[in-house]
Amino acid sequence: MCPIEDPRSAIDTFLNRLSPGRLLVAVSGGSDSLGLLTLLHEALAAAPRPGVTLCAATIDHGLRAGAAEEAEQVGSFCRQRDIPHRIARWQGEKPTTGLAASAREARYRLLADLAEDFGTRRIVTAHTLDDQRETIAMRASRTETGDQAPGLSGMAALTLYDCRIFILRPWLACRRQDIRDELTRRDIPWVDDPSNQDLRSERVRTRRTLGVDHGYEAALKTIKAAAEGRRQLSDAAAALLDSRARMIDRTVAVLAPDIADAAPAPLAHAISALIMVLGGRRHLPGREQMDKVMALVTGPYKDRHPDRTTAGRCLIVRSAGGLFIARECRGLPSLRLEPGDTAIWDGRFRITSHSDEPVLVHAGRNADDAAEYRKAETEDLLPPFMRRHADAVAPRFSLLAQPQASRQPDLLSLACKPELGGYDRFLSGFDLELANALAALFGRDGFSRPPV
Ligand SMILES: Nc1ncnc2c1ncn2[C@@H]1O[C@H](COP(=O)(O)OP(=O)(O)OP(=O)(O)O)[C@@H](O)[C@H]1O
Repeated sequence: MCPIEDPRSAIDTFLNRLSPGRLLVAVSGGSDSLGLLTLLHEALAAAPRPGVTLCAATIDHGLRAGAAEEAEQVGSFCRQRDIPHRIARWQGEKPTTGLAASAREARYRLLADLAEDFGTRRIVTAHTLDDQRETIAMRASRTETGDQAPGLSGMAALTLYDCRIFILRPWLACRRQDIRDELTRRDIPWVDDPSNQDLRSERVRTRRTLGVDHGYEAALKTIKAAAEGRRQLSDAAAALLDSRARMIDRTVAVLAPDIADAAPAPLAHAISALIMVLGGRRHLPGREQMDKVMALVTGPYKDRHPDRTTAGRCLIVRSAGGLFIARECRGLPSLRLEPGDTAIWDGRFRITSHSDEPVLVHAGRNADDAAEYRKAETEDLLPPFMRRHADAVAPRFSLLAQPQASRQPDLLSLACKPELGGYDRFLSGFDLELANALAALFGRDGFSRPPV
């Protein structure tokens, strides 16, 4: 069995590993995060770590009466302890569907911005083993998301958010009740968010089903085994990409013809990562889609008539030259950029306009690009079927910036940097090697381990 960690020892272990610098504690005012701030503050008062200091932030989602007041309460809690604290409010229109996901996205964005204001790249959250169990139970019940076995490892103790901020979770092996006991012993009250009772929320229903009394040790054991499995799978997928994949023009991935002989699980993981990035999505393709793709990859090969399929906005073609994966040629968006603007086109390219007038970015081809593209064709880089999808598959040849005042498309005023899908947004510590293999393939800077 895996031992449940005591919250105070977990904090000491965490602090002992930490390099100097500031930590931003994300405090909602609920028991877990208030407990985290309290125990971090106490541990540092008892045994200061050179250069390690705390600051705190609270996000007011503006979704219920009383939230602003609760944020202020956290503020005064911090003032009493001389901990700098900031509140940020989620402004603007709130969506009617997917509110929880949008609130989460906004929360991380605001927390990351506050961290930068505080001059730190590290945020600590109070996710517990209870949260972890719920997350895993929800993922397990959702077969269509594509979170297969890897998802069952749950949240990572370390995530890189938006390529800029590290999110640290020191309490993933601690129980919520033990944290509450610490607060009760100190007579510190916490806020119980009423939405934690709302049975319309999947998490609340899952919490009720799981209960609180038993199963923690077994759950922790399963989670640790799954986490190790996920890291290994991810590393093996990275090794496959390093040795067997190449890119044409950062937009078509080609896997070596004998790739089908590779171990199926890492192969499927490597291919699904490529599909996510090339298709401009933030999540891996679903299980059914991957079953279809793997049937194409490992099934019998019919010479002269390359097999093909689609998944996650990608076209996947199997031909004598190997397995080709690229964005499908449909639903390609147009994007208007003001001078100096940066925006993400099609989920795939972060584009900066250096033009001094507004430009329209769209897929298409001009004469020079066509000539270059023909060169690529004569070199027979792409299977014939894929050549017809040139507008989508080869943006270097086809992504145009058209100045509003001119009819002449101009390719040179754009700077394009490939996006790496979910890896750029929420890169889990399990996937660091895989994300680096993708970065290398796409000609991007890699991701480094944080100075935790
Ligand atoms: N309003 C908030 N302001 C500041 N920090 C918050 C806020 N809400 C949550 N957090 C931080 O995030 C942690 C997890 O909170 P919670 O479990 O409610 O979020 P979640 O949505 O389930 O998790 P995740 O954000 O990873 O999906 C909290 O312990 C706290 O550290």
